[in-house]
Order: sequence, then C-alpha cells, then structure tokens
Amino acid sequence: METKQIPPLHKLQVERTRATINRAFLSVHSLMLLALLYYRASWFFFFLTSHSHTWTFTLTWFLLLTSELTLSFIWLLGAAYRWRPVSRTAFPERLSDDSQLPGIDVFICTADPAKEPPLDVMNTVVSAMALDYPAEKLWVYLSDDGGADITLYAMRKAFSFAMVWLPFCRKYGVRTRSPNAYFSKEIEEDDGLIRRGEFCSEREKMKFMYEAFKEQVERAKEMDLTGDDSLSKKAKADRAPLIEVIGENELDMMGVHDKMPHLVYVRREKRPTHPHNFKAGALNVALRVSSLLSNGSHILVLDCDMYSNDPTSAKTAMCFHLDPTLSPSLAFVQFPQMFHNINPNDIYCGQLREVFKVWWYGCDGLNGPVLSGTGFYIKREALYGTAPGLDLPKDLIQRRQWFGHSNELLRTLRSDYKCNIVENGLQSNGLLQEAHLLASCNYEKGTKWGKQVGFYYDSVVEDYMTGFRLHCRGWNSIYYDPPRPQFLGNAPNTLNDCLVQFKRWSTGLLEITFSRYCPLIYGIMSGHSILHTMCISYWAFMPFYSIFALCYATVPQLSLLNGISLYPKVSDPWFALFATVFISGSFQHLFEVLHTGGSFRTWWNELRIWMIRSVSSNFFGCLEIAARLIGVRRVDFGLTCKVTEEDQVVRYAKGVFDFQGAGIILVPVVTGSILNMVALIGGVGRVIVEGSYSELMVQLFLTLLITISSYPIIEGFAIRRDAGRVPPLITFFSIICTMVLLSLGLIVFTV
Ligand SMILES: O=c1ccn([C@@H]2O[C@H](COP(=O)(O)OP(=O)(O)O[C@H]3O[C@H](CO)[C@@H](O)[C@H](O)[C@H]3O)[C@@H](O)[C@H]2O)c(=O)[nH]1
Ligand SMILES: [Mn+2]
Repeated sequence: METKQIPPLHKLQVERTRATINRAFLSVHSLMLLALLYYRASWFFFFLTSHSHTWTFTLTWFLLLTSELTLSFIWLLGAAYRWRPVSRTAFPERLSDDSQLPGIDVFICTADPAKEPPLDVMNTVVSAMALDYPAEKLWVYLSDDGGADITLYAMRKAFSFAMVWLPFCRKYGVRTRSPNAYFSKEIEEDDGLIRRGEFCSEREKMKFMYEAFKEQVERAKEMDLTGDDSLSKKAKADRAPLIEVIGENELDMMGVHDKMPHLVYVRREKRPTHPHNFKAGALNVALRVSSLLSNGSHILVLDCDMYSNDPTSAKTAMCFHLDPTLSPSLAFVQFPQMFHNINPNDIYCGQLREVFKVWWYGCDGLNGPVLSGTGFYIKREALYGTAPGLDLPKDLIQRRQWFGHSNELLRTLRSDYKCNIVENGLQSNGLLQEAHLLASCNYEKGTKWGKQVGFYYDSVVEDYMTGFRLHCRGWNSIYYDPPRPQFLGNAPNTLNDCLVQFKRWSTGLLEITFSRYCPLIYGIMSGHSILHTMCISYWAFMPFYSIFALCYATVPQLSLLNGISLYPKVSDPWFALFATVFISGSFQHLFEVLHTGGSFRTWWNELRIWMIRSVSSNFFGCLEIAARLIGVRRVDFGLTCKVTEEDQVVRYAKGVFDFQGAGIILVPVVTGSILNMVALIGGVGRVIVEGSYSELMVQLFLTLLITISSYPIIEGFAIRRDAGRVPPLITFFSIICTMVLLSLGLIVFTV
C-alpha cells in the first residue's frame, strides 16, 4: 500500500563551502598565532633571565605577552562559531491542521513607563495578540515591573483597540501588525494586492481609531507624569501584587471568546527588602501565573520594545517544535534580534551583525544558540528543571521543594498542559487569588525557582545563563533567521546607552565566569561537546578583550614616545609574521562582513566600536565584578532607555557620534584617543630625528590606526560645540589621565 508522504516542515543546509574555507583559515591562522606567541614568550623569558636588561623590558614584554595570549585565547574560542555554519528554511504553510497546535503563552516584560513609553509597549502587546495562531490557544501576559497604573489603563484601551484591529488584520492579511509600525509606512508591501476601495476606507477608519487610542494613552500619561513622583518610585519598589485578566467581561458579553486571545496584566509584589531579580524574576512570576491560567505548553518571550513584525512566527516556530525527530530534546527556537531604528550608517553597530549573522548560525550547526533574551519560543517543560525525557519528581514533598507550596500550581505540572480556566470564569474558582499568591515575594523562598526551575537568577544576563544551563542539561535549541524579520526592537542610539548596555552584559557574563558555572569548566564537566562549549564560553571571556585593548592602546604608544621598540624590525622575518596575522585577521573579518550583507563601512565601524567597547564597557564590567567579588557593591540591571530626544535622533540619523549623557565610562576612550594622538605626533618626530623607522614601524602603524579610528572622538572633544560633544568634565578627566600615563611612561622607560 502506498503511504502518503508528508512534506517536511523544515530544511537544514550545512554550508560546506564556507565551513571548508573557515577551517582552512582557522588552521593557518592558529599556526601563525602560535609562532607569534612563541616569539613573544621566548623574548620575555630572555629578558626575565638575562641581567643585561632593565626590568622595564621584562614588564612591557610581559604586558604584551599577556594581552596577546588573552586575545588569542578568545579568538580560539570564537573559532568554534566558524566550524559548521548551517542555514534553515521552515514551511509554516504546510502546518494545515490548527487543532494540533499547542497553546502558546506570550510574556512581554516592561519595567519603567518613563524609559519604556506605554504606547510602544502596547504596540508590542497588540502585535503579539495579532499573531497568526488560533486565538483560543494564545494568551498574552504583560509583566509590569514598573507597577504603573498608566500601563494597566493603557492595556485596557489596547484590548478594546485590538478588538477591531485584529479582525482588520486578519481580513486583509496585514503582515505588520504593530499598528504604529503599520501606519508609519505609506504602503505595506502586500497592500498593492488588496487595494480595493473597501480596504482603503477601512484602513482610514482603523487609522482614526488608532489615533484615538494613542491620544487616550498619551493624555493619561501626561496626567500621570504631573502626579506625585514619589508615588511612582514607590510603585516600582514597594507594592502589592496585582493580576487582572483584561476585557473578560466584554468578551463574555459579545460571546466572541474564540476570536480574541486572552490578555493578562501581571504586577508582581515588590518589597525593598526582597531581591526581585530583575527580568528573570519577572519572567518566573509570569511562568507561575500563566501555569495557573492558561498553562500553554510553549512560551514566547518578548521585550516590551520587540514587536512582532510577522504574524507567522508562532507557526514557524512550531515547524521545529512539532517535528517528532527534533522535538524530544528541543528546548527553544530563537529568532534573531533585529531593530527598526537602525540607521544605514549604524555607527554603534547596534544591529549586532556578528551575533545574529555569524555566531548563531555557527552555534546552530552544533547544538544551537543560547537564549537571546527576546524572540524565542521555548517549551514550558524545559523550564521546569529536568533533562529532556525525564519526569519531574514523583514525590509531593520534593515537588514542593522545587515549585513551592501552591497545590494549584503543582496540579498544573502534567505533561498534557491544559488550560485551567473553566467555563464559569476566573473569579469563581479562586484562581486569581492563587495567582496573586504566586506573584508574591515570599513564594520562592526555599524553592528551586531561579536556581533550577525557570529563568536563572545568578546573572543579569539571565538569557545567556538560562540558555547555557538548558544546554548543559541536555536540551538543544534552534536558530532560525527567515528573510522577513519576525520581531523588531529598539536599539540604543546614543553612545552612552550602547556602552551602558554592553557594560551590563559584561558584568553579567563575568558573574557567570567567576561562579561555579564558569561555562568552560561546567560545560565540559556536564559532558557537553567541546566545540559548543567553546562557542558558549566565548561570551564568558569576551569582557577580557579589555585586557588586550587597554594594553595595546597604551603600552606600544608610551614605548614609541620613549623610543623603545617592542616589535620586530621591518627587515626581520618575524615582522612579516606580525603583518600577516594582522592582514589575514582583518581580511577574514571583512570577508565575513561582506558575506553577511555588510559593507566596507560596516567593517570599519565594527572595528572602531569593538575598540571603544573593549576599553570602556568591558573594562568597567571587569571593575564592577571585582567590586562585587570583594563585596563592595551589587550589580544592577541598568535599563536601556527607549526614548531619545529629538536632537539625539537627528544626530544619530546623520551618523554623528552622540556623547551626551556619557559619564566616567567614556574616560578610557577619550584618554586613549588623546594618548594615541600625542604618541603619533611624538613618534613621527622621533622617527624623523632618529631615523629609527624600521624598529618603530609596527608601533607607528598601530598608533596611526587607533588615531584615525578615534577621529569622531577627537572631533567630539576638540572641535564640536553642540550638545552631543564629549562633556567637558570628561575631557578634563581624560587629559589628567593622559598626563598621568605619560609621566608613568617617562618614569618607567627612563629609570
Ligand atoms: O527589572 C527589570 C529589568 C528589565 N526588565 C525588562 O527586560 C527587558 C530588557 O531590558 P532592556 O533595558 O531593554 O535591556 P537590553 O539590553 O535591551 O536587553 C538585552 O539584554 C537583556 C539581558 O541583559 C535581555 O534580557 C534582553 O532580552 C536583551 O534584549 C525589557 O523589556 C525590560 O522591561 C524587566 O522586566 N525587569
Ligand atoms: Mn532592549
């Protein structure tokens, strides 16, 4: 008998040519690096043991050796990303039977109505409600860590708006379902196909309704802002829990429950005496509350600024989750983070090209990427603390130790994940009351929440930590980067915001590096593949780029000023080695940038921002973690601001660096620029006078490269007078730091 062939839901392609080229490059480059380290180390030991040289040589060569070793080590870890890149295609249109689709709970997090405008948050909420998925299986939860009444108010309004917006989108096949994004485009790509008279008038009507909704929210916000500021601070730090299912009565009255997804507002309890564990804490509350109400077997997590840009993402993710060969060990499907506000210049490299166009493709060819905070569909089961295929503890006492004492919650722990809402509504069965208990501060006490169950608390990069631990437990993940961005967010567009964001990541990553979960050790100990462990560990060691960058931005320059050569002469064969390593490394980067749709300018911008981040964000991350390790301070989340002033937007659009608001984090950057500029002038003078160009060639080149790439910074403190220039106080501090460094150089090299 002939069996009907079911077409596959997705396809995997290993990029063999790229893998071969990468591997060849990696082998040659590693050999060259080894030789270079040999050169450095042998001279270092020579200086160390010979008595004819001063300790200055030993010290400088030690610094260079350390920084080159660090760089090579991080490079080697990153090499694993290039080992087996793959790409995927999914065919959501082949999922014909809606009845087989599992329930999805969407968690959206917001934390501060001042930094995250409620209207934008509501756009994300509405776009999530408008996912192309059976409405009765879709529940959207908004976790409001700001505890703001304005957010709750805006949500009620958003629900009413969604009642007209969703039918409109469905009827006309609108793909951009965040109303703000939709109406700010003149024509949607697909509009052309359906431009009938009726559509046009409906669109106008919708636009009018959106404007009315927008005005309601903005007016309420204005009223809220003129209110008592201390109240909003209190709401953030000290308040009771509040959970509300929005629009329940309206739906009851209209009898249209099957047409609209549910929308739930979740405000967890916060007390100043209780650590709230930032986003991970918020997500775990959402996890518990949702288990009680909808108990969807899959969860989509979104940051409040990450709207859904393509309604098909849910079904696309299901192409992987429902594949019986993948499913048993598949924890999550990660979509790339993409941004709607990136300017073509992208001076801050906010699109994170390397992560989402190179690294995650490489990870996907191994066991899959770690979580990227937002835009992933994860299995609820994977978050409940077991390895794939293993059951939860049978014993009730043990279950309580894991999940807490709520019997209602324990009852939801079953493999068939069923929605808990019974026909006669929410209030009657006390579920909401129980939900409030689950959102209270004390609930997690003595349980495994944040340690083994749910999202992990040990780090402010909860996404990385959780993803990594899931992998260690045997779960896999998938990365899918379809042609149309599934989600679009808001990238920070001032230098300060970018640096602060990276500093948080550095600190968070180092929290893990210095814990007992150090990925390199813990990964290998838990039997994880070496290559994948290397990919994951790359992040954990990335903050140490600062060691290399700080050293390379100062030591060769100070030596240059004092006429001391640290690299081989031009005529020395070892010179060729240094030059080749530099050139081949740069070419590989350039090749990758061009291959992933970037340009020459992208390449240059990435090089520059890497230098900037390394000496500032990574360095301060290291300092902060050192302070934490000795118990001086606690790590904070440092929310990125999603509102930018108009002149800042203009500067960003023009591709002009914006230093406004930057604090001490900028000092190493400015100091580095001044020092390199001074060293370049002094170095050129010395070479002309002494003719020592051959010995100092590498140092001159390095100083020139840094000075050229620092041009926007030099311009920022020396030439510009607008509000976006380097704050004068920072310039002042940096000049002092430069002078200290110069004097130090003088002392070290002349004594
Ligand atoms: O106490 C907190 C702090 C933050 N958030 C939310 O977390 C999300 C991310 O915060 P944001 O300030 O936008 O940080 P980003 O640096 O843009 O976030 C990146 O890095 C985070 C980890 O540091 C990840 O969680 C994010 O998904 C990832 O996009 C936002 O929706 C916030 O509302 C909370 O819910 N509670
Ligand atoms: Mn963000």
